[in-house]
Amino acid sequence: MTDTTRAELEEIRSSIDNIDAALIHILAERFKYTQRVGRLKAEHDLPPSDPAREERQITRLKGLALEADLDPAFAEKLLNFIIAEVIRHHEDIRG
Ligand SMILES: C=C(O[C@@H]1C=C(C(=O)O)C=C[C@H]1O)C(=O)O
Repeated sequence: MTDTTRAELEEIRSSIDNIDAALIHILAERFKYTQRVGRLKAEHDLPPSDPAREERQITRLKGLALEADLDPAFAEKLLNFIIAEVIRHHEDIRG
């Protein structure tokens, strides 16, 4: 690898590192809000999951993914993965 290529690789990876850090902060912020929802649901004896809300979000995010040139199937898998974790948290809060 030439020095120029190595420098370019490092520069690109530095951008990736910044984006990964932003993703972690954004996810942490999202989980703070979903924990609030979980506490509210537990207080009012509401079920941990809301499939209708999930469906609306998946539809919305798939549309946003298309506009952003991101694979909508990936966006759907990612959201489902996050939501599954949120539901686990809500079940824990409910006890
Ligand atoms: C956060 C909620 O609880 C669950 C988690 C969701 C999410 O992570 O977006 C969406 C719907 C629910 O299944 C909610 O009901 O708003």
